[in-house]
Amino acid sequence: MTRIESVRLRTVLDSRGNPTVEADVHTESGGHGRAAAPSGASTGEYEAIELPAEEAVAAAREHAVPRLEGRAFAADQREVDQALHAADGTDDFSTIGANSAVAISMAAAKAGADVLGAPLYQHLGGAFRGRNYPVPLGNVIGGGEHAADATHIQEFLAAPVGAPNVRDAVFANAAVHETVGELLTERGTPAAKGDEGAWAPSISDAEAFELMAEAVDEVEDAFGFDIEFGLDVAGAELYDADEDAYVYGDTTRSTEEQVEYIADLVEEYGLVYVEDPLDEDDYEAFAELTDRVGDRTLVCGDDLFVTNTNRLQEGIERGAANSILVKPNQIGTLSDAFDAIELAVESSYTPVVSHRSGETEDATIAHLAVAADAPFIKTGTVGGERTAKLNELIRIADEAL
Ligand SMILES: O=C(O)[C@@H](CO)OP(=O)(O)O
Ligand SMILES: [Mg+2]
Repeated sequence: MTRIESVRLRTVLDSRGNPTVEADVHTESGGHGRAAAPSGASTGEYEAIELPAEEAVAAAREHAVPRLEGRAFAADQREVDQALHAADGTDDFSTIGANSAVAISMAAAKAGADVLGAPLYQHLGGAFRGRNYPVPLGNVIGGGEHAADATHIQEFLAAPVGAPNVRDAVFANAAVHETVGELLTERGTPAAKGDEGAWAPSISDAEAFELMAEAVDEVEDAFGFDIEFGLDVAGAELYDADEDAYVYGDTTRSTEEQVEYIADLVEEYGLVYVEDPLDEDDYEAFAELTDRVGDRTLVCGDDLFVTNTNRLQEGIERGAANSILVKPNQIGTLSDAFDAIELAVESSYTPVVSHRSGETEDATIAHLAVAADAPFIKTGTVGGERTAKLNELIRIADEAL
């Protein structure tokens, strides 16, 4: 019924203006799914390989498409994803590119859902999913690899943990973003936006903390529910291996000082979420920090785990974190992303489904988060490629699909 008739691949624009892979999957029964690969800027060293988009398309046409057309069933996600692995033949998708793999994997899922006549989240998650919605973590102020001459910490994320529903949560994050913009204007600080639509002013990290605290308080009063905030430190980008230190402009911190610094920030600002506070190779320092603050906040591994069950398993054994960021393009298929979520949940790690800094209008991750019952999703605050996911969450909750 859902046998794949054709897989078409092309390159389209992503939000940074770079080419990315888009896939169309058609089934023999007339079903259709379309999806596009996102792309990171602060990529983890252990991520699956993103090939230049044209190269990825050519390689997938040669190796993967013949294994899918007339052979695989779009609704059988494991079969589709195994065919992609078999076509690639490496453990990091370096033959066909994780960008081709993830676009095809997600397009097949959508084609399967289309034939079945079910919303994507239900096809992926089953009949009992669709009652819980993730809290959106919204990037409000940012710098690092996402904007020049802005904060050293990559992302300051609003976290509307007390929102009564997903729509109010989404609007609260937009309000925090707007409020920060107003506070910057009042201070006469000009601010452009970074790759994810967050404000990227030329201010110190300390000033960004003060701005976030003020904006979150203001919006909390206006909306009447609890709003906290968190960070993506993107520690691997700050860590300088030669100096064995974290470099924040003129300030450097040893690993011990970095652990201390983050633990103090968790205390001072009541941070509910801290992603990649340390370097991607330092399981030990991660474990030390988790030991200190893991009862109060999520310590999330992004570059540390790269949505990879082997790396997550090591982290679980070493007590490195209590949360994992899940980005399908880091590992290449939806099946692999689901495996990471399942291992996380079994081990009491909180899964956080996430966008990339380079995005498209594709809204698959909104469905993935609902299908997997993930408590959080990180997918920006404003900007069309970000609101594509946020508005899709609102539609899912409104049963408008
Ligand atoms: O570090 C991150 O978590 C992401 C998304 O916010 O950034 P990038 O896609 O550049 O890796
Ligand atoms: Mg990150």
